[in-house]
This record gives sequence, structure tokens and C-alpha cells, in this order.
Amino acid sequence: MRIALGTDHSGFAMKSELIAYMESIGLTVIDHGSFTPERVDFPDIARLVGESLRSGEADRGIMLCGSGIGAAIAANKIPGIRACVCHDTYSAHQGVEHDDMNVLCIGGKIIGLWLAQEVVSAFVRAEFSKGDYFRRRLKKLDQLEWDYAKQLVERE
Ligand SMILES: O=C(CO)[C@H](O)[C@H](O)[C@H](O)COP(=O)(O)O
Repeated sequence: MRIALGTDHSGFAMKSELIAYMESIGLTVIDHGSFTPERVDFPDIARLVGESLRSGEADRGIMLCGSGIGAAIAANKIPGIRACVCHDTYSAHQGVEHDDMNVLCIGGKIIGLWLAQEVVSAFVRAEFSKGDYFRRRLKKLDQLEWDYAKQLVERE
């Protein structure tokens, strides 16, 4: 599985060890930065991760920021992205199985490397269940996105 990885300065400390773990379990990591610990804006990194998924370069994304929250808010602005903060393994796999979550967001200030590894492992091993009502809900999520995007276009 190809994972688009992005972090801001607050997630940076965890990045290299998390990449080493991800590679050790067979994941291909596409690193979208940051590449230094300098302060950056997480929406810029979320854009790169989102584009990586939308273009087909990556299968899923993982974002690190301080709390995971800014990363999730930013990534969810990108059509087709379903991003969530998960700091427990149940949410990390259930989010994929039920909601086809495709970007996992982790707060580098909230959990440590060991738990982050477990959460990543649960996320990448999970598959969308494809049950009827889960598909129906996904379609409704797409519809929500589309309805409000249309309003923006009509307003212009
Ligand atoms: O957690 C975050 C957003 O939800 C960010 O990663 C930052 O850590 C947080 O906003 C603090 O930003 P600062 O530039 O480090 O003051």
C-alpha cells in the first residue's frame, strides 16, 4: 500500500521513526514533508497529501500535526478525502471499515510513537466493508460535498 505522509512542525519529531515503522511493515511511504522542524502551516501539507490521493499516486494518507485536528479539518476540505483523528486502534480500523476513511490524522503532541504505530497498523490493515448501508452513507457524504460545492459555484 502506498501512503502519502504529511506533517507540520508539531508532528515532525515523530515523523522519521514512524516512517521507519511503516516501511518495516511493507508500506511505501510518499513523503510530502515537512522536511525540517521549522514552523509551517498544516493546510499546505494537507493539500499535498490530498492531491497525492486524488491523483492516484497514493492509496491512503497519514497526517501528523500537534493535535491531529487541524490536519483533519484541512484534509476534509479536499473533495474525496475522508480524514479523521484517531488515537485508538478501534477508531482507526472502524473508520475504514464503515466510513472508508482514507486519511488518518494523528496528534504528535497527544500520543507517543508506540501507540501511533499501533494506530497506523490498524488503519492500513483495515478494508472498507462495502456493506449496502455503508455504501449508501458514503454516497450521502459525496452528495453533501457536491450540494455545497454547487452552491459556491452558483454564488459566483
Ligand atoms: O495541532 C495543530 C493544529 O490542530 C498544529 O499542528 C499546531 O501544533 C498548533 O496549531 C500550534 O501551532 P504553532 O504554530 O506551533 O503555535
